[in-house]
Amino acid sequence: MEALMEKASLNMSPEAALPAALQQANVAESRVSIRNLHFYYGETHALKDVSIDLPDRQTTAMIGPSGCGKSTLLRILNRMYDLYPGQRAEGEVMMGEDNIIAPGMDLNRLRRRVGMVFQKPTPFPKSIYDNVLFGVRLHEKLSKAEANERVEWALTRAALWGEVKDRLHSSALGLSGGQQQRLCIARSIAVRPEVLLLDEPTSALDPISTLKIEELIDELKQDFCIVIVTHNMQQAGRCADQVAFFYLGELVEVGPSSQIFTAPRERKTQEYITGRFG
Ligand SMILES: Nc1ncnc2c1ncn2[C@@H]1O[C@H](COP(=O)(O)OP(=O)(O)OP(=O)(O)O)[C@@H](O)[C@H]1O
Repeated sequence: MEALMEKASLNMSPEAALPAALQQANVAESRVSIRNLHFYYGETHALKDVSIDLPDRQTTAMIGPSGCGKSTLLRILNRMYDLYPGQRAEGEVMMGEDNIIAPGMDLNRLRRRVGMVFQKPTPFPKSIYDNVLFGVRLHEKLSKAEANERVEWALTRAALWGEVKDRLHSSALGLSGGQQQRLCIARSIAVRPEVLLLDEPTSALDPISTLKIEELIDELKQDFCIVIVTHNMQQAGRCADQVAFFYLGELVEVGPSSQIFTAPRERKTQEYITGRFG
């Protein structure tokens, strides 16, 4: 299912009044502005009145206990829910001039603007080279030289070029788990998206591969708006500029990482980050 969703992801106003939870000290320009967002899986009201800005060239970490709606929010940002009948979003998710959850949104265009990387690496059973170009070929016609250049660029940005440059035409399935995940990041950024979504990208990886991905996130945020879902508080502390804490489908608190981890405003946030539940 994740491979299917990844393929789909590659195939890739007027401001409402801000609610109290949205008190960000952030001054960076927002790449995505979410206002009064609700999401339903049939009868289940999974996200309730969420408003948050996702700044450009920064990393936002979504944290919170299982089932609080973190992954749901990521899946809204590339309209993956469109693949499933009975799931619907209400509210406003502005990316530039576009409300991306509006019915007329061009999904191919959206999926070029938003890349997604899943929990488990999902390389396709193709060469490393063809994996990197998979999404690009859906959207662009490149000459051989341009394609080679794009592959080198994406693999370099994903900190994988040095390890694979001599075996670009070998199967991606022969790579280690950590390398496969960096390949999936290369595949996502190869289409040059504006936003990069990472859904627990290191939870299936060993500590060294995890560290590499975290360093990579730090590098990549110079070029993208990054949103990461993580259960790992240390990881959120290391990677994120901004942290958003969700509980039972509501955004309880959002703020700079340093503030959330040292002086959260809400008791629930304090209890979660100190491991009292979750
Ligand atoms: N396909 C689905 N059908 C019905 N309900 C769903 C579906 N997917 C998620 N939900 C419900 O929506 C809510 C939010 O789920 P979501 O997966 O976004 O949580 P999460 O915070 O990402 O959890 P986790 O950390 O365990 O991945 C939960 O109550 C969950 O049971």
